[in-house]
Amino acid sequence: MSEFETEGNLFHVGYALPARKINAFMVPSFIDFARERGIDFISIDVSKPLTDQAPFDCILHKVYGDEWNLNLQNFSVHNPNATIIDPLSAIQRLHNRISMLEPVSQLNIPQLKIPNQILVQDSESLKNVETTSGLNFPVIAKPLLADGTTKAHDMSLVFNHDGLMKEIKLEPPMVLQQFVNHGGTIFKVYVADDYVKCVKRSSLPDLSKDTIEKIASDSGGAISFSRISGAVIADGRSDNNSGEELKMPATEFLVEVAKGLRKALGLHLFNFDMIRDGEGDGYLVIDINYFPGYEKLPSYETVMVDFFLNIKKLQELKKTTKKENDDRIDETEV
Ligand SMILES: Nc1ncnc2c1ncn2[C@@H]1O[C@H](COP(=O)(O)OP(=O)(O)OP(=O)(O)O)[C@@H](O)[C@H]1O
Ligand SMILES: O=P(O)(O)O[C@H]1[C@H](OP(=O)(O)O)[C@@H](OP(=O)(O)O)[C@@H](O)[C@@H](O)[C@@H]1OP(=O)(O)O
Ligand SMILES: [Mg+2]
Ligand SMILES: [Mg+2]
Repeated sequence: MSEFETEGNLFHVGYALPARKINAFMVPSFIDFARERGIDFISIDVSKPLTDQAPFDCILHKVYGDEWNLNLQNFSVHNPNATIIDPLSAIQRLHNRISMLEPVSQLNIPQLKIPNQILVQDSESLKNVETTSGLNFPVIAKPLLADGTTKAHDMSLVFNHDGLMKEIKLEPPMVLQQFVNHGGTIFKVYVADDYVKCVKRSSLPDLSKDTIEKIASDSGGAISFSRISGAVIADGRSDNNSGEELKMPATEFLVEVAKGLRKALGLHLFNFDMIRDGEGDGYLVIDINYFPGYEKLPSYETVMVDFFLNIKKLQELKKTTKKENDDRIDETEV
C-alpha cells in the first residue's frame, strides 16, 4: 500500500468506456498513479448487471445504448449515494446539436453567443430555397445527432443552395450553421468541475469574398470535412494566414462561461469549442462535448485524480451532514 492511502479507504470508481478511450485515457501508468492516491479504477463489464459488479462509489461512463442506460438506472436506484459521472439526461442533451447549445444563450453573458443556425428536418425542406433564407452562405452542415459515431463528425462547408443539394454527403436531419470567420483558430476549453483549461487548436481558415467565389465554383458548391481540429497550436506560434497570433480569451471570462455551463448543463466533465466572432467583438460557442480527450492536456493525471478526490470529499461531506441531521431529528423526538 502507498504512503498516501490505506486499502480500506480506497474510493472505488467503475469505468465503462469504449476500447479507444481506455487505450488513450485509462492507461496503466494513470491507474497506478491514481491508486497510490486512493482512487481504485475498476473496469466494468457492460454486458453484465452493474449491481453484480458493485460496490462502486462512483461510475465514470461514456458508452451508448438502451441496454447500458437501463443497467445504469437500475444501479442508481439501488445505490443512491454513488456518484454517476455524468447523469444520462445531462449527457443526452449533448447528443443533439440544437439542444446542446441552448444553455449558452440562457447564460446571458453579453460577450457570448452561438452562431445563427437552423434545423433541416427532411429532404423536402432541404430542396426548398426558402429554408436557408435566414442564413448567409457559406454555412456548415452538421449532423443533428452528435452521438459518438464517426458519422456524427462528418460535416460540409456549403457555399450555395446547389452545393447543399448536390455535393454534401449528409442527410437530414441536420443543422445548417452560419460559417463565421474567426482567425483560423478555435479555443477548446476543458472543464472538470472547478478546473478550467483553454487550449488552441487549428480550425478552418478565414474566407475572403474572392476565395469563397473561387472555392464555390471549383468544388461544385460544397466541401466535406471531418475531425479537423486535431492539431494543437503551440503558444507563441502564429496561427492564421496574417501571421498574427490569436490572443487567449481572458481567464475571468473563461471561468465565468465554464461555471455557467457547468451549472446549466449539470455536467462535471466536458469541453466546449469557442471561436472569436469575426463580425463582432465577442465569442461564439460552436460545440460542446461530454468527457472529451483529457489525456491531451498537460498533467492530466493530476487533474483527474484531484477531480475524483474532490468527488470523494463531497460524498463524505454529504454523509456527515446527513448523520448530523438524523442525530438532530433523534434528539427532538426524545
Ligand atoms: N460556425 C462555424 N464557423 C466556423 N468554423 C466552424 C463553425 N462550426 C464548426 N467550425 C469548424 O469545424 C470544426 C468541427 O465542428 P464541430 O466542433 O461542431 O464538430 P465536432 O465533430 O463535434 O467536433 P469535436 O471533434 O470537437 O467533437 C470546428 O472545430 C471548427 O474548426
Ligand atoms: O478522440 P479524442 O481523444 O480526440 O476525443 C474526442 C472525443 O472522442 P472519444 O470520446 O471517442 O475519445 C469526441 O467524442 P464523441 O463526440 O465522438 O463522442 C469529442 O468529445 C471530441 O471533442 C474529443 O476530442 P477533443 O475535443 O478532446 O479534441
Ligand atoms: Mg468540436
Ligand atoms: Mg463535438
